Amino acid sequence: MIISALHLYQYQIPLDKLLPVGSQRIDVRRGLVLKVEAIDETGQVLTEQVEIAPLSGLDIDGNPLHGFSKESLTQVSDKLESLLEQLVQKPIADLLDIADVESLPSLAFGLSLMHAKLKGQLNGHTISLNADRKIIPLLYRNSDESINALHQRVSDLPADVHAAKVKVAQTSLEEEVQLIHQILVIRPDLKLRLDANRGFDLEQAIDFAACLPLASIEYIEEPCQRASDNAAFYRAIGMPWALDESLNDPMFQFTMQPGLTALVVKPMLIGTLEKLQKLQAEAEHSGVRFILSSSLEASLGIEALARLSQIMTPDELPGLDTLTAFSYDLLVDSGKPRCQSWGDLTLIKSC
Ligand SMILES: O=C(O)CCC(=O)c1ccccc1C(=O)O
Ligand SMILES: [Mg+2]
Repeated sequence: MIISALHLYQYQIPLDKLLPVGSQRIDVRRGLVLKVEAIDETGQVLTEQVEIAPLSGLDIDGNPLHGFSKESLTQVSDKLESLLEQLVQKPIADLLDIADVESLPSLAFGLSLMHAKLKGQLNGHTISLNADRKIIPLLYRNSDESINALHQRVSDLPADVHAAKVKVAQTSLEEEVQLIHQILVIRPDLKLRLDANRGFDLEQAIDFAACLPLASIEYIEEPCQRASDNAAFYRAIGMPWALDESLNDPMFQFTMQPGLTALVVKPMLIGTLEKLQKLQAEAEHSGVRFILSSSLEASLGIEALARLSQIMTPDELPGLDTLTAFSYDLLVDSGKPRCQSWGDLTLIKSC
């Protein structure tokens, strides 16, 4: 299959409600869409598109986001612009060759995903992003929101939802312990995935976890400021924990540790599908769950993650509820009132 044309676009989508990025908040999401046309052996033209959206940029206060993508959107966009010319009239295998040596994780992921899509490797998994999909709802409180509004959201969860993710280490220990107990009063059947985003020191993490019903907690993501304290946290309290931010370190090497129960994996921050598969094999070899999660992609990127998770982790539910906050969809309809189409995007380059 030969690449006949490439187009690079930028999108920008305001959010209906703020989305958390660790302890920071964003109110708009920007990213790139790469569209590739390729001609197969029978002369047929195939078109595929991927979203490439590093999780960087500015929060609502104008401060740079920290802890997630190290590359900026401009960096990715500039690099892609120069790659387009290099790829035109080349076999699609070149996408993989470039992805394999690409140092920017979001770009490596995008190129490798594009290759998989053109090869049809994501086909046959008809994903509905509409109402009936199973999700792990993301529960957090906006600063301007009453606690009752959050309670209402918990009451409104469909009966067949049995797990939810709750942001913690955001306000005070007392308030958050109370919140978790209240969630469980409303829905005692829920198993909670807590996410501390490294917001506690070891002592705070232990004090917090000691006040919670262990049996209702699936795990807590990144409980400690220093990831090296997580094993001590587990020894003290017996609460399983998961890694998220730690995986973004380019030097990260998987090693089994006491209490480590899951990797919460954001493909946009990791790199190629091959790198993801290698990490998955290492984790699962040690009995550690591998759970795909969004990096706040729009509907085009979320659809790809939903397909990937069906293929890679059919027994796990991915964390994709962040799409709820988007005011409209991007090229793929998830049931929002509006869906941006090609004409709504800014064309950066075509060749
Ligand atoms: O994992 C999920 O359910 C949703 C994704 C999510 O929480 C997230 C999204 C972007 C950046 C950080 C995080 C996080 O896990 O803290
Ligand atoms: Mg997390």
